[in-house]
Amino acid sequence: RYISIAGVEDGWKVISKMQVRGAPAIAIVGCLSLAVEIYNETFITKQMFKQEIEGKLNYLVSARPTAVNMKLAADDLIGMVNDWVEKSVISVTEIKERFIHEIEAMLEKDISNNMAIGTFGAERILKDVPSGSSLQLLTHCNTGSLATAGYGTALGVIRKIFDQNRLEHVFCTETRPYNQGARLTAYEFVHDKIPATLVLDSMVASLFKSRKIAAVVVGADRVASNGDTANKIGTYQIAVVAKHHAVPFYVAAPSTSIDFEISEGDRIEIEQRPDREMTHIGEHRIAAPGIRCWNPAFDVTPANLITGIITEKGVFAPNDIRKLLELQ
Ligand SMILES: CSC[C@@H](O)[C@@H](O)C(=O)COP(=O)(O)O
Repeated sequence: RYISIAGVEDGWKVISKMQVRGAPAIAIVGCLSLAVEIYNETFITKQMFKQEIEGKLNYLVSARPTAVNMKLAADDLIGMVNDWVEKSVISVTEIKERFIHEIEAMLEKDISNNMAIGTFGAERILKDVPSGSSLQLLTHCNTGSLATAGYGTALGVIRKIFDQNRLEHVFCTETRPYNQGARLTAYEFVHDKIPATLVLDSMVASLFKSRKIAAVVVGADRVASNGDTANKIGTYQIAVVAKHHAVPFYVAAPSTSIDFEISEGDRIEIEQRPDREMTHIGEHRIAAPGIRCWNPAFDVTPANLITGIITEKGVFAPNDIRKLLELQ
Protein backbone atom coordinates (compact mmCIF):
# COMPACT_ATOMS: atom_id res chain seq x y z
CA ARG A 1 0.00 0.00 0.00
CA TYR A 2 1.11 3.54 -0.73
CA ILE A 3 0.53 6.06 2.04
CA SER A 4 0.89 9.79 1.35
CA ILE A 5 3.21 11.65 3.70
CA ALA A 6 2.67 15.39 3.88
CA GLY A 7 5.22 16.17 6.57
CA VAL A 8 7.01 15.22 9.76
CA GLU A 9 3.88 14.34 11.74
CA ASP A 10 2.89 11.79 9.07
CA GLY A 11 6.48 10.54 8.89
CA TRP A 12 6.60 9.99 12.66
CA LYS A 13 3.28 8.14 12.62
CA VAL A 14 4.09 5.71 9.79
CA ILE A 15 7.39 4.85 11.48
CA SER A 16 5.88 4.42 14.93
CA LYS A 17 2.94 2.36 13.62
CA MET A 18 5.38 0.27 11.57
CA GLN A 19 3.68 1.05 8.28
CA VAL A 20 7.27 1.76 7.27
CA ARG A 21 9.84 -0.37 9.00
CA GLY A 22 13.37 -1.67 8.63
CA ALA A 23 16.28 0.42 9.87
CA PRO A 24 17.37 2.08 6.58
CA ALA A 25 13.79 2.73 5.41
CA ILE A 26 12.94 4.34 8.75
CA ALA A 27 15.75 6.89 8.32
CA ILE A 28 15.03 7.59 4.66
CA VAL A 29 11.28 8.02 5.11
CA GLY A 30 11.78 10.10 8.27
CA CYS A 31 14.20 12.48 6.54
CA LEU A 32 12.10 12.66 3.36
CA SER A 33 9.06 13.59 5.47
CA LEU A 34 11.03 16.61 6.71
CA ALA A 35 12.14 17.49 3.16
CA VAL A 36 8.49 17.43 2.04
CA GLU A 37 7.47 19.59 4.99
CA ILE A 38 10.01 22.35 4.41
CA TYR A 39 9.85 22.28 0.59
CA ASN A 40 7.29 25.09 0.39
CA GLU A 41 8.32 26.89 3.59
CA THR A 42 10.14 30.21 3.52
CA PHE A 43 12.75 30.83 6.18
CA ILE A 44 13.67 34.39 7.07
CA THR A 45 16.93 33.62 8.86
CA LYS A 46 19.45 30.80 8.93
CA GLN A 47 18.93 30.47 12.68
CA MET A 48 15.22 29.83 12.12
CA PHE A 49 16.02 27.11 9.60
CA LYS A 50 18.57 25.52 11.90
CA GLN A 51 16.24 25.50 14.91
CA GLU A 52 13.33 24.05 12.95
CA ILE A 53 15.21 21.19 11.32
CA GLU A 54 17.04 20.32 14.55
CA GLY A 55 13.79 20.08 16.53
CA LYS A 56 12.04 18.08 13.84
CA LEU A 57 14.90 15.66 13.22
CA ASN A 58 15.15 14.94 16.95
CA TYR A 59 11.39 14.39 17.04
CA LEU A 60 11.69 11.85 14.19
CA VAL A 61 14.45 10.02 16.08
CA SER A 62 11.97 9.49 18.94
CA ALA A 63 9.54 7.47 16.75
CA ARG A 64 11.40 4.18 17.34
CA PRO A 65 14.42 3.80 19.62
CA THR A 66 16.43 0.71 18.57
CA ALA A 67 17.42 1.22 14.92
CA VAL A 68 20.26 3.75 14.87
CA ASN A 69 19.98 4.87 11.24
CA MET A 70 17.55 7.76 11.87
CA LYS A 71 19.71 9.05 14.74
CA LEU A 72 22.92 8.94 12.68
CA ALA A 73 21.19 10.62 9.73
CA ALA A 74 19.84 13.35 12.05
CA ASP A 75 23.30 13.95 13.57
CA ASP A 76 24.89 14.16 10.10
CA LEU A 77 22.27 16.56 8.74
CA ILE A 78 22.38 18.80 11.82
CA GLY A 79 26.20 18.88 11.60
CA MET A 80 26.03 19.87 7.92
CA VAL A 81 23.49 22.64 8.55
CA ASN A 82 25.64 24.01 11.39
CA ASP A 83 28.60 24.20 9.01
CA TRP A 84 26.58 25.94 6.32
CA VAL A 85 25.06 28.38 8.79
CA GLU A 86 28.51 29.41 9.98
CA LYS A 87 29.55 30.17 6.38
CA SER A 88 27.97 33.58 5.92
CA VAL A 89 28.34 33.42 2.09
CA ILE A 90 25.51 30.89 1.79
CA SER A 91 21.94 32.21 1.83
CA VAL A 92 19.15 30.51 3.79
CA THR A 93 17.47 29.51 0.49
CA GLU A 94 20.64 27.84 -0.67
CA ILE A 95 20.98 26.04 2.66
CA LYS A 96 17.43 24.70 2.31
CA GLU A 97 18.12 23.48 -1.25
CA ARG A 98 21.35 21.77 -0.21
CA PHE A 99 19.59 20.17 2.76
CA ILE A 100 16.84 18.70 0.57
CA HIS A 101 19.42 17.51 -1.94
CA GLU A 102 21.35 15.69 0.83
CA ILE A 103 18.16 13.89 1.86
CA GLU A 104 17.32 12.86 -1.71
CA ALA A 105 20.88 11.57 -2.09
CA MET A 106 20.24 9.14 0.80
CA LEU A 107 18.01 7.10 -1.53
CA GLU A 108 20.70 6.49 -4.12
CA LYS A 109 23.40 5.97 -1.51
CA ASP A 110 21.36 3.32 0.26
CA ILE A 111 20.80 1.39 -2.96
CA SER A 112 24.48 1.53 -3.93
CA ASN A 113 25.44 0.45 -0.38
CA ASN A 114 23.08 -2.50 -0.66
CA MET A 115 24.47 -3.56 -4.04
CA ALA A 116 27.99 -3.50 -2.55
CA ILE A 117 26.81 -5.48 0.51
CA GLY A 118 25.28 -8.01 -1.90
CA THR A 119 28.54 -8.40 -3.80
CA PHE A 120 30.76 -8.71 -0.71
CA GLY A 121 28.31 -11.04 1.04
CA ALA A 122 27.84 -13.35 -1.94
CA GLU A 123 31.59 -13.56 -2.46
CA ARG A 124 32.20 -14.45 1.21
CA ILE A 125 29.44 -17.03 1.53
CA LEU A 126 30.24 -18.70 -1.81
CA LYS A 127 33.92 -19.02 -0.81
CA ASP A 128 32.94 -21.76 1.63
CA VAL A 129 31.10 -23.97 -0.88
CA PRO A 130 32.62 -26.05 -3.70
CA SER A 131 32.94 -23.98 -6.86
CA GLY A 132 29.93 -24.19 -9.15
CA SER A 133 27.66 -25.81 -6.55
CA SER A 134 24.55 -24.14 -5.21
CA LEU A 135 23.58 -23.61 -1.59
CA GLN A 136 20.71 -23.18 0.83
CA LEU A 137 20.34 -20.18 3.15
CA LEU A 138 18.19 -19.04 6.04
CA THR A 139 17.10 -15.47 6.77
CA HIS A 140 15.00 -13.82 9.49
CA CYS A 141 12.68 -10.80 9.41
CA ASN A 142 12.61 -8.54 6.34
CA THR A 143 15.71 -6.81 5.00
CA GLY A 144 14.72 -6.34 1.36
CA SER A 145 13.39 -3.61 -0.88
CA LEU A 146 10.60 -2.99 1.61
CA ALA A 147 13.06 -2.29 4.45
CA THR A 148 15.50 -0.12 2.50
CA ALA A 149 15.56 2.22 -0.50
CA GLY A 150 15.84 -0.88 -2.69
CA TYR A 151 17.61 -4.24 -3.23
CA GLY A 152 18.09 -4.91 0.47
CA THR A 153 20.89 -5.84 2.86
CA ALA A 154 20.69 -9.52 3.90
CA LEU A 155 18.10 -10.00 1.19
CA GLY A 156 20.46 -8.22 -1.20
CA VAL A 157 23.10 -10.87 -0.46
CA ILE A 158 20.51 -13.57 -1.20
CA ARG A 159 19.46 -11.78 -4.42
CA LYS A 160 23.08 -11.61 -5.53
CA ILE A 161 23.66 -15.34 -4.91
CA PHE A 162 20.43 -16.08 -6.79
CA ASP A 163 21.49 -13.84 -9.71
CA GLN A 164 24.70 -15.85 -9.93
CA ASN A 165 22.64 -19.06 -10.25
CA ARG A 166 24.14 -20.38 -7.02
CA LEU A 167 21.02 -20.35 -4.83
CA GLU A 168 19.38 -23.74 -4.49
CA HIS A 169 16.87 -22.54 -1.89
CA VAL A 170 16.29 -19.96 0.81
CA PHE A 171 14.24 -20.43 3.96
CA CYS A 172 12.62 -17.46 5.66
CA THR A 173 11.20 -17.44 9.15
CA GLU A 174 7.69 -16.22 9.84
CA THR A 175 9.18 -13.68 12.36
CA ARG A 176 6.54 -13.59 15.05
CA PRO A 177 4.81 -11.55 16.28
CA TYR A 178 4.71 -9.00 13.46
CA ASN A 179 5.35 -11.60 10.76
CA GLN A 180 7.69 -9.55 8.60
CA GLY A 181 9.07 -12.83 7.20
CA ALA A 182 5.70 -14.25 6.19
CA ARG A 183 4.26 -10.94 5.02
CA LEU A 184 7.20 -9.10 3.44
CA THR A 185 10.21 -11.38 2.83
CA ALA A 186 7.98 -14.14 1.44
CA TYR A 187 6.31 -11.51 -0.77
CA GLU A 188 9.67 -10.34 -2.13
CA PHE A 189 10.82 -13.92 -2.84
CA VAL A 190 7.59 -14.81 -4.63
CA HIS A 191 7.71 -11.51 -6.55
CA ASP A 192 11.29 -12.15 -7.72
CA LYS A 193 10.70 -15.90 -8.31
CA ILE A 194 13.46 -16.80 -5.86
CA PRO A 195 13.05 -20.44 -4.70
CA ALA A 196 11.97 -20.05 -1.08
CA THR A 197 10.12 -21.77 1.74
CA LEU A 198 8.52 -20.24 4.80
CA VAL A 199 9.23 -21.82 8.21
CA LEU A 200 7.98 -21.01 11.68
CA ASP A 201 10.49 -19.40 14.05
CA SER A 202 10.36 -22.53 16.20
CA MET A 203 11.49 -24.78 13.32
CA VAL A 204 15.02 -23.44 12.90
CA ALA A 205 16.80 -26.14 14.94
CA SER A 206 14.94 -28.87 13.06
CA LEU A 207 15.73 -27.17 9.77
CA PHE A 208 19.47 -27.16 10.54
CA LYS A 209 19.25 -30.83 11.46
CA SER A 210 17.33 -31.95 8.40
CA ARG A 211 18.71 -29.69 5.62
CA LYS A 212 22.21 -28.59 4.71
CA ILE A 213 22.06 -24.86 5.38
CA ALA A 214 25.26 -23.16 4.19
CA ALA A 215 24.75 -19.91 6.13
CA VAL A 216 22.34 -17.65 7.97
CA VAL A 217 22.21 -14.04 6.82
CA VAL A 218 20.22 -11.41 8.70
CA GLY A 219 20.10 -7.61 8.92
CA ALA A 220 20.76 -5.26 11.82
CA ASP A 221 19.07 -2.39 13.58
CA ARG A 222 22.17 -1.33 15.46
CA VAL A 223 25.66 -2.79 15.64
CA ALA A 224 27.67 -1.74 18.71
CA SER A 225 31.38 -1.00 18.35
CA ASN A 226 32.32 -4.43 19.74
CA GLY A 227 30.19 -6.15 17.05
CA ASP A 228 27.21 -7.07 19.28
CA THR A 229 24.16 -6.70 17.05
CA ALA A 230 20.56 -5.72 17.79
CA ASN A 231 18.13 -7.16 15.26
CA LYS A 232 14.59 -8.48 15.15
CA ILE A 233 13.54 -10.58 18.13
CA GLY A 234 14.46 -14.20 17.48
CA THR A 235 17.79 -13.42 15.80
CA TYR A 236 19.75 -14.31 18.95
CA GLN A 237 18.24 -17.75 19.29
CA ILE A 238 18.92 -18.48 15.60
CA ALA A 239 22.57 -17.52 16.19
CA VAL A 240 22.77 -19.86 19.20
CA VAL A 241 21.30 -22.74 17.23
CA ALA A 242 23.53 -21.95 14.22
CA LYS A 243 26.59 -22.19 16.46
CA HIS A 244 25.43 -25.59 17.73
CA HIS A 245 25.08 -26.83 14.16
CA ALA A 246 28.29 -25.12 12.91
CA VAL A 247 26.34 -23.00 10.43
CA PRO A 248 28.09 -19.66 9.69
CA PHE A 249 26.02 -16.68 10.89
CA TYR A 250 26.35 -13.39 8.98
CA VAL A 251 24.96 -9.93 9.71
CA ALA A 252 24.54 -7.71 6.63
CA ALA A 253 24.38 -4.02 7.50
CA PRO A 254 25.38 -0.69 5.96
CA SER A 255 27.65 1.61 7.97
CA THR A 256 24.51 3.70 8.62
CA SER A 257 23.47 0.92 11.07
CA ILE A 258 26.74 0.91 13.02
CA ASP A 259 26.87 2.88 16.25
CA PHE A 260 30.49 3.47 17.23
CA GLU A 261 29.35 5.50 20.24
CA ILE A 262 27.93 2.41 21.93
CA SER A 263 30.57 0.10 23.32
CA GLU A 264 28.48 -3.08 23.66
CA GLY A 265 25.08 -4.53 22.94
CA ASP A 266 23.79 -4.34 26.52
CA ARG A 267 23.69 -0.56 26.12
CA ILE A 268 21.30 -0.66 23.16
CA GLU A 269 17.77 0.40 24.03
CA ILE A 270 15.31 -2.34 23.09
CA GLU A 271 11.88 -1.18 21.98
CA GLN A 272 8.90 -2.77 23.74
CA ARG A 273 5.88 -3.12 21.46
CA PRO A 274 2.18 -3.24 22.44
CA ASP A 275 0.74 -6.52 23.78
CA ARG A 276 -1.82 -6.50 20.99
CA GLU A 277 0.85 -7.49 18.44
CA MET A 278 1.16 -10.78 20.35
CA THR A 279 -2.41 -11.37 21.43
CA HIS A 280 -4.06 -10.66 18.08
CA ILE A 281 -3.65 -11.55 14.43
CA GLY A 282 -5.33 -8.70 12.63
CA GLU A 283 -8.62 -8.18 14.45
CA HIS A 284 -8.71 -11.75 15.74
CA ARG A 285 -7.66 -12.43 19.34
CA ILE A 286 -5.60 -15.63 19.64
CA ALA A 287 -4.30 -15.36 23.24
CA ALA A 288 -6.38 -16.03 26.33
CA PRO A 289 -7.86 -12.76 27.65
CA GLY A 290 -6.10 -11.65 30.85
CA ILE A 291 -2.68 -13.16 30.06
CA ARG A 292 0.31 -10.80 30.51
CA CYS A 293 2.70 -10.29 27.58
CA TRP A 294 6.38 -9.47 27.16
CA ASN A 295 6.99 -8.10 23.68
CA PRO A 296 10.52 -6.79 23.03
CA ALA A 297 10.83 -6.01 19.32
CA PHE A 298 14.56 -6.79 19.14
CA ASP A 299 17.26 -8.85 20.81
CA VAL A 300 21.03 -8.57 20.86
CA THR A 301 23.23 -11.26 19.34
CA PRO A 302 26.64 -11.26 21.02
CA ALA A 303 29.62 -10.72 18.72
CA ASN A 304 31.05 -14.16 19.51
CA LEU A 305 28.12 -15.83 17.71
CA ILE A 306 28.62 -13.76 14.55
CA THR A 307 30.89 -15.10 11.78
CA GLY A 308 31.14 -11.81 9.90
CA ILE A 309 29.53 -8.41 9.43
CA ILE A 310 28.96 -7.68 5.75
CA THR A 311 29.11 -3.93 5.02
CA GLU A 312 29.36 -1.83 1.86
CA LYS A 313 33.12 -1.58 2.52
CA GLY A 314 33.77 -5.29 2.94
CA VAL A 315 33.27 -8.13 5.43
CA PHE A 316 34.62 -7.66 8.96
CA ALA A 317 35.08 -9.99 11.90
CA PRO A 318 32.72 -8.53 14.54
CA ASN A 319 35.60 -7.55 16.84
CA ASP A 320 37.24 -5.73 13.89
CA ILE A 321 34.25 -3.60 12.98
CA ARG A 322 36.06 -0.46 14.19
CA LYS A 323 38.36 -0.86 11.15
CA LEU A 324 35.42 0.47 9.15
CA LEU A 325 36.11 3.89 10.67
CA GLU A 326 39.50 3.98 8.98
CA LEU A 327 37.82 3.44 5.59
CA GLN A 328 35.25 6.25 5.97
C1 LIG B 1 17.58 -3.81 6.39
S1 LIG B 1 16.44 -3.89 7.63
C2 LIG B 1 17.33 -4.45 9.07
C3 LIG B 1 16.51 -4.52 10.28
O1 LIG B 1 15.88 -3.28 10.48
C4 LIG B 1 15.49 -5.66 10.23
O2 LIG B 1 16.18 -6.88 10.26
C5 LIG B 1 14.57 -5.57 11.42
O3 LIG B 1 14.87 -6.04 12.49
C6 LIG B 1 13.34 -4.78 11.22
O4 LIG B 1 12.58 -4.62 12.37
P1 LIG B 1 11.20 -3.83 12.27
O5 LIG B 1 10.62 -3.92 13.65
O6 LIG B 1 10.37 -4.55 11.26
O7 LIG B 1 11.53 -2.42 11.88
